[in-house]
Amino acid sequence: MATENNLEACAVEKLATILAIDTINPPNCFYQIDYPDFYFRVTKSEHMTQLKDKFRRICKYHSFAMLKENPCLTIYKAPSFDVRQDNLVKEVPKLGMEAALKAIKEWGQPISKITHLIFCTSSGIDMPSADHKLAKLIGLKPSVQRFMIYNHGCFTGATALRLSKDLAENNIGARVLIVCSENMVMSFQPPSETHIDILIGSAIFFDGATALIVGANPIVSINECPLFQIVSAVQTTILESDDLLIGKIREMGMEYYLSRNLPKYVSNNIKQCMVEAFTPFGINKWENLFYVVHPGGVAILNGVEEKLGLNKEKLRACRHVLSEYGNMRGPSVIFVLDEMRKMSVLEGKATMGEGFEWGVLFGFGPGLTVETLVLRSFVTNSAP
Ligand SMILES: CC(C)(COP(=O)(O)OP(=O)(O)OC[C@H]1O[C@@H](n2cnc3c(N)ncnc32)[C@H](O)[C@@H]1OP(=O)(O)O)[C@@H](O)C(=O)NCCC(=O)NCCSC(=O)CC(=O)O
Repeated sequence: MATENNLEACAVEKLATILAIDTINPPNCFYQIDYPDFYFRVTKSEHMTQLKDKFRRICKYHSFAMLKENPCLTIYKAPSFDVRQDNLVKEVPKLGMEAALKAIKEWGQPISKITHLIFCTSSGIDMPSADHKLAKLIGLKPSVQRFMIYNHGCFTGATALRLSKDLAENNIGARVLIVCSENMVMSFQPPSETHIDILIGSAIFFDGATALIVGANPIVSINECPLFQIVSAVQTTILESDDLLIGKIREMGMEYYLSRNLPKYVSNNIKQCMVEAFTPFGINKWENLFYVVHPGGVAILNGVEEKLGLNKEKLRACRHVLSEYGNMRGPSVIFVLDEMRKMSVLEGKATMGEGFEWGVLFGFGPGLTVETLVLRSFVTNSAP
């Protein structure tokens, strides 16, 4: 007869588990110190000296050869949707492909074992959709069950993990490939005195892609390496916050607005999300957890740190990703997860979660939407 512990062990084994993570950035790279000169020069905005000074203060970094060929991209509100869209429908699946092939290599299993694909992007829209293009690029079998998540903004990395949990736990033998790929061509705008949000976005948004493999019951005999279990995953919509983060697809590309109140709304709701996520597991000591928080901007990370009373070390991986790669929307939080597990291995920590067993992953985005995932880390010697 099964004991309670055995039952718990069985239940735990059946939980969706992250089996591989990889990340990629396009080859173009700017040091943030050089970016203000570049940004104001290519957009022929050098006369806006005050705005440039302000940008320098915010900026801590893009390169677009296409800017020279397409001057419409450097004129505020100029119709430029087709140019942007034509670029994105090619580039977004390509960058996603690079991340996917790296993750599949780390997983070490034949590509034919992938049963499901979830593709997320807020960069361009097309039919057939980007998941279809990626499936062809990497040679997924035609029976793979595909899901496309367009235009959810920054919380999609976490949404894809939530969806993969359902798929992995309810389809025997499922191996889900998640790909998040973002390219800021749709959001690139020249500076505008009347639309300061553009200045903020230009300082923090950057391109990147990530890929993960998720499945339940990892098969150790074929060298599948469990990294993190997805114990629970919930989405919360914050009431009366619809106007805080807006991205409208227009002839000019994405016309976006980032409210100054956004960081405050996130931090004011974070404690409640923590309580709801961890109470079922009897966990209320938040300093004994690892943190994978969407690095939306310094103000967002500072607010979360303060409201949860965390020490400076807790958001180290989030701050590292923000300073090295910026806010890449959906991929950002997966970059943080990858950074944290690599740092943990390098520093000889007992688990992939900086030595802690339990942790939280937060995605934030338009709505205002918060994705809260409770994760459980495996020990570092289970790493590849
Ligand atoms: C932009 C920052 C990095 C700047 O931080 P700093 O510490 O350098 O400086 P700071 O906060 O004093 O701001 C510098 C200058 O920018 C101005 N400023 C700041 N935020 C602003 C906003 N939302 N709109 C207009 N102006 C703004 C300040 O008033 C100040 O102006 P002055 O110098 O004139 O006094 C930070 O404020 C931040 O992290 N903000 C949140 C960014 C955000 O919205 N992220 C979510 C992205 S969307 C996302 O992640 C999800 C999604 O897209 O789906």
